[in-house]
Amino acid sequence: MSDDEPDLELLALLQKSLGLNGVSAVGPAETRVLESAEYVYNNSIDVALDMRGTKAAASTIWQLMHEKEYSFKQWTEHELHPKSKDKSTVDFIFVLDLLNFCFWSDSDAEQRFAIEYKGRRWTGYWSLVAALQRALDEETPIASPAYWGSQCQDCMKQTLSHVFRSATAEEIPLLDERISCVREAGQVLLDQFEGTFTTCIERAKGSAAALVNIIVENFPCFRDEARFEGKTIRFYKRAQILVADLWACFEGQSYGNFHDIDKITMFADYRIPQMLNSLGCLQYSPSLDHHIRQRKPIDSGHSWEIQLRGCSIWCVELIRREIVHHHPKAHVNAILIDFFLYDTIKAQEADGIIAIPHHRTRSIWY
Ligand SMILES: Nc1nc2c(c(CN[C@H]3C=C[C@H](O)[C@@H]3O)cn2[C@@H]2O[C@H](COP(=O)(O)O)[C@@H](O)[C@H]2O)c(=O)[nH]1
Repeated sequence: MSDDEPDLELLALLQKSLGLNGVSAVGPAETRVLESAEYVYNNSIDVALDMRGTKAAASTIWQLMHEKEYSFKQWTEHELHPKSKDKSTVDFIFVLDLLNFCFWSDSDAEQRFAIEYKGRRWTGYWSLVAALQRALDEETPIASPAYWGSQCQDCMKQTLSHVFRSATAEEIPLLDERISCVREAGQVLLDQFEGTFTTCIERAKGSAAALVNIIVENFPCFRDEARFEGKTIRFYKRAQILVADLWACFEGQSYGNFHDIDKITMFADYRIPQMLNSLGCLQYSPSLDHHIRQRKPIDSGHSWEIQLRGCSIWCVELIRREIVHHHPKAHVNAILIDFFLYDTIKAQEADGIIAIPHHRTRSIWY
């Protein structure tokens, strides 16, 4: 912890003792993710932004989003996403984004981990949604923290192995880590939040940033941070996409009603950097470019990984500013740009269009 950084653990303890759990004791809550992203961008040497490419991409993205009338409504339109707008859907979204990480495989399309559901094989993020929906259809209460808390370690391993049983010989990546995440989160929800994530939402008092802070302060498996050039870099990818999925699913109402939703940044995963690179926004140094094209792994916490993630967040922020500058009345935020880019690259992948592979880091963070 460097001198200029407040001790978040101590601050969290103080806030908890004052009953200000996760809600900033003074002034509006901030996640400090964008500040981290700008710092990474200003100190990156292997990843750079191409300003002409970024401006051109902003124009293209806006045009396509406008033509498609892209909004948070697309979230519910996805075949596998939950349709009911109630507490059970909050619990579903919590377990979804608790486990929303690391689906990439080095196996080919036929051999890679896949979930069979509704007569189709689902891979990647959609394999997770399919597995959870299939579990609910089979009456396994996979979204219930009380159920997780009642399971011993071995029972939980058996349950999740069954929930994530693959249609191929390859199992879901990081299964043991996923079991640990469920057990840890279940314990925290039961001990501190009356066994339901809706208590966290209530304590955030309508602030998306406060809810992100409550999540990362109380659930270590969401605390997506790294050290880079002497500073703590905050990405908070799953905490932010959890808040964004609530906002999109509930269309800004009820459990998705946040007055500061535009403080949420792009979600630093492995897909959006790939898309930004193929759009000519993100440029890699020759050694990094070669490494990624060779499909070689990059360790979690490696400088290259932090530069890829931080510069991607900053790039989407510049795209957002460019769009809002030319279309002041447009309701576009980093979430919708991000969702649009993810859906677009998945559609391109389905059509066999991929310029350069995505980077390969195995971690629970994204
Ligand atoms: N930045 C960003 N990352 C996203 C998503 C989503 C899905 N969001 C849905 C909800 C609304 C949107 O409209 C999407 O339909 C998954 N991921 C991440 O990607 C990786 C999975 O990739 P692949 O293995 O190819 O499926 C993995 O790290 C996963 O966490 C997103 O939206 N943004």
